[in-house]
Amino acid sequence: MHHFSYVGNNLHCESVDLATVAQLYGTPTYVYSAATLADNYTRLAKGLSGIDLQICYAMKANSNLAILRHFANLGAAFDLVSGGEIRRVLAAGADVKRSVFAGVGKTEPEIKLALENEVFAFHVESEPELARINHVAGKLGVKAPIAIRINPDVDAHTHAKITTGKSDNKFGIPLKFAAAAYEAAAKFPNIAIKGVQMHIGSQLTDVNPFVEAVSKVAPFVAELKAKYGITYFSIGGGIGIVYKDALASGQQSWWDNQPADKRPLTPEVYGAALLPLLKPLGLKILLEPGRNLVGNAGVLLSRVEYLKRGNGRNFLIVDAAMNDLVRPAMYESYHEIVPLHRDTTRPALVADIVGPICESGDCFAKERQLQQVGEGEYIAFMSGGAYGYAMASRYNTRGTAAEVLVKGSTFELVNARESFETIIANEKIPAFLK
Ligand SMILES: Cc1ncc(COP(=O)(O)O)c(C=O)c1O
Ligand SMILES: N[C@@H](CCCC[NH3+])C(=O)O
Repeated sequence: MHHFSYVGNNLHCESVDLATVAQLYGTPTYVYSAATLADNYTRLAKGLSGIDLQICYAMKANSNLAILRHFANLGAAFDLVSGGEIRRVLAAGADVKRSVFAGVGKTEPEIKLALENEVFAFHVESEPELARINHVAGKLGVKAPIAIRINPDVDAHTHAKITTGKSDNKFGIPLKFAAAAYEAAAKFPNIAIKGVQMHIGSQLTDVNPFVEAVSKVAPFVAELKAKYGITYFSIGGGIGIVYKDALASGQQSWWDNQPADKRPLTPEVYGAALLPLLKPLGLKILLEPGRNLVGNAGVLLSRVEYLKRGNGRNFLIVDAAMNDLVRPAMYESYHEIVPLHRDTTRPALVADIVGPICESGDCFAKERQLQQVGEGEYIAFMSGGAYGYAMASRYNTRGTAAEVLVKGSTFELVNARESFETIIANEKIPAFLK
């Protein structure tokens, strides 16, 4: 359920007409719905009610400070992956004490920053990392709380570039070596064993890989509880969202009327399948959802620049590009594309929807059908709240998109566009070239 829909023929986010936002702030601009963010959070929490649950929002999906503040207000902690993300949590006025720090390449300064801010735990991905954390904790005179990330070698049935829980992925420690890793951890004087973690991949639309992974790891989790008194089990993130028919999925009735095999993986289905496996463990359960909380809460607004008629092909050239939303270029992913002003009397247009960047890969959709739209009109890329702005670059010396948060009938700019002038101003020509 999300809060984007046509009111009359104009696309709204909550009670705000998106054309107003596009006119005021220009394009490309990301727009997020505060109500959708809150609904997603509470729906997931409800889906897993009845256990001691800690939701650590995987902020890599969208780390805008306003969104972090919003989730912190709702009671969320965070799944962090860099020193920059620790700083962001602090800048959002939230604390790091209930948050976890993941990633295969944690540097010494990052470990120090996490310890100084009393991170809930490090999610350790290798034995050399354990040694480094032990070393930094010793210098600070503290004990570092840790959980080891287990790689359960389960196929998440998702895009190859976003699967993480197979033995050929760089993440975690294989289950068969995990007992030895915990034994090693127990010997380090400045390490405190607190829990165990796993994460099998992103954009999962089927609950079975989650069930398989939790079932596979659960006996080991029980052993760790008996041996080291661990207090929590983090089952990671990865719950998928609807990308096709994203707009329709905001209507509860449409959602309910889909045949069971077409319905997306909902928090209710996820909870119902996993609770029976998790409850008997008698541990705090951490979730690390990213996309599921923010994906359908955001859209990217863009302006049509040209309709170019090619040889047997049309190209709709818009002012957003792969530097703003890289997912289609990177994972061949689908985003629904809709006009801000709907006009059912116009004929359909079939076109490749492309950005201005000098790469053939700068293409959002091939031979997509939408209504005829012309220069100066606006379109929206749906389901852009996750891994949209967060993955933006400055390729082709393009400024970045602006970000706007809507709440009811109000909206505010939560990140100003970085202009190409600013990008250039940060660079300098060294004296030895002058
Ligand atoms: C360790 C970890 N936790 C959580 C997530 C969040 O994933 P998602 O956005 O699919 O929920 C990721 C990214 O896939 C991750 O690597
Ligand atoms: N960035 C990816 C997912 C990777 C998840 C991060 N571990 C996406 O857009 O879909």
